Amino acid sequence: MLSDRNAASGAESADSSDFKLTPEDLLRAAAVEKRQEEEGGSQSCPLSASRCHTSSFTVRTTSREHTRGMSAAPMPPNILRPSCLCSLKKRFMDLKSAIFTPESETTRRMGTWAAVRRMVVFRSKSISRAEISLSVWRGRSSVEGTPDPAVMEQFEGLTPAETFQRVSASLGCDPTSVKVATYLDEHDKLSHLREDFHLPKIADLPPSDLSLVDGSQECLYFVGNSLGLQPKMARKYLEEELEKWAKTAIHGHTQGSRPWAWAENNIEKLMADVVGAKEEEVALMNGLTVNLHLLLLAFYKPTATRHKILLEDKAFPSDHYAVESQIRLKGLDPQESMLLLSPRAGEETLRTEDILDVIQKEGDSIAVVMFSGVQYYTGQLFNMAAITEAGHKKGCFVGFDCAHAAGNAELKLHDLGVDFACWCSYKYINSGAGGLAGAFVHERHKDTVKPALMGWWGHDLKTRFKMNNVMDLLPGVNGFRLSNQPILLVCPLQASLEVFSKTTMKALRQKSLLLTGYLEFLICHYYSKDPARPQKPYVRIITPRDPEQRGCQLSLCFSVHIRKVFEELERRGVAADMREPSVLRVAPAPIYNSFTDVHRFVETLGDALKASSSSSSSSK
Ligand SMILES: Cc1ncc(COP(=O)(O)O)c(C=O)c1O
Ligand SMILES: Nc1ccccc1C(=O)C[C@H](N)C(=O)O
Repeated sequence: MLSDRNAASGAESADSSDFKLTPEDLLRAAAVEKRQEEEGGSQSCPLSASRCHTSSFTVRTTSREHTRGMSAAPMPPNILRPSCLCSLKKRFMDLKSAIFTPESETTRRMGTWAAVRRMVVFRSKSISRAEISLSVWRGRSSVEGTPDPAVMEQFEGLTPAETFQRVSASLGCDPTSVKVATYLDEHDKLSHLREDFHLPKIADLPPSDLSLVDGSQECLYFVGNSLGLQPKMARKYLEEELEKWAKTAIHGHTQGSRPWAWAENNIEKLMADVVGAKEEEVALMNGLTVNLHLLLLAFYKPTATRHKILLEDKAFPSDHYAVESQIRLKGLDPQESMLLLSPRAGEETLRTEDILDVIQKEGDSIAVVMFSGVQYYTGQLFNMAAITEAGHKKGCFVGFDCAHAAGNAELKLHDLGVDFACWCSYKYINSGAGGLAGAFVHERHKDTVKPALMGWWGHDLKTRFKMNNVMDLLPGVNGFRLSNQPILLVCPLQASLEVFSKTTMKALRQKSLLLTGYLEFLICHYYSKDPARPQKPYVRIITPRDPEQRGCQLSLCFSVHIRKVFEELERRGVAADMREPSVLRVAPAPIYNSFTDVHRFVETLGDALKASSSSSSSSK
């Protein structure tokens, strides 16, 4: 909170400050803010009464610099007040709580103002700088009726359904009314993050039928589980590097704000925050399947008695093939060494008790337990804590493919003691198709688990260029790096991770529970099976109904032909995806989807079901 009280306490710490904003930094920030303000002025955000524009800039850091002079820097109007600077400085010293939200009565009354929302310190070998986001909030004061985000706190502890009932009661409308969605959007503290992404217009999506829907509307994008949206800063960062390449060529390796030779190191802390890891436990490199292979090569060391890999029977095909081929590579037979776990007959998802039971019974012969964090088909979020604990009790390594969990669920890879994990970044982490993937190795293995394959990028940077062919392997996951990373993949990933860094996975998850709960609530309300109306098309949700056992995705089956439903949705501007044999996956991503999106989707689903039911034939 930025308040006069904070300003006072910030002033107390001025003498011991360790960083400095230069006048140029402030002027640069002012220029960026002004430009964003002008650009933003033409885009109205219909659902949010308060508007927030954010920009990042770099602040040089110097140790033990006296900062009294800071407030004497030329202060652009409405940008950073001295009290803000003091708070900012204080925050810089206390990096664990790097977010503060401008919600105090004092600041709301101020109208236009700016504050530091998020600071991230990059601590790579050669860089010492702080990335600071400024947010300019434009809001009417609460006296004029701006919804107070704190209002949502009264709903804490309620189930999503109870929340919708309460909200509708307070608004005097039905829980299914669009007014509820509007209200939830207005009180969504994260709604401003949507503005950091390009949302395609319906007219631009190839399957849209403009005789059915207004093409100028934003599409209903629910397929962040396959490919996330483009962060707006991606283009700028890419252009910066293309420009640098054009102008300075080879010097780009070491120069500029994003030196190519270690650019990915600068964003690994941000990625580590998203997956609940320490910075040194995360490497950004390769693609997901490549990383899975590299990790299995290091962790899967079968012996005569302990040679199995436990995984889901319906794991994502690439994972299945990776495991199968790793087993073969060791001269073993997948029939013997691949332990596949299926749901009980008639059930769609695995029961935690059954997973734990298999680990308990078969654990002595299992070398590696390899699950997904969130199952791509059913949307089931596995109990990673229980699986990890059970695997460890039996002496197995435990790894997770977090492709559908990273940026979706609140992961705690480090705290859970997961041995290794990998994930891609193009789904919920919005880095663009084929984006740079992530790999995690727990720090306790940093000196014991070595990569089976080595490359020069796993060599300590300090001596890497001595070229003496004597490997000085970096500890832990850092030693798994093989090649220098493609800067053109780092740029969009940085753009997205900076959006994540404006909030926390905890806050995103909190919104997600409500958002997906809203989708479930409306689907059940409108499209449940009704024995009294056997002709009515209905929807069945195969994703676990327990919110703790799912991320944001719901997987839907239909009483009518699923492909027809899918096509009718696409014609109406919905981007979702169909997975063989019989589900439609709908994934409201809390970072950019709104409650109004969900409401529009459920309405559109009604139209699609109606259009499909004429030619219906059961999909299940
Ligand atoms: C769970 C899961 N594993 C593996 C993959 C394969 O990823 P990649 O093609 O990036 O290696 C995907 C997505 O394509 C996935 O969803
Ligand atoms: N990268 C892709 C390229 C083409 C088609 C699909 C993908 C996916 O990522 C699919 C995703 N893994 C899924 O869960 O279905």
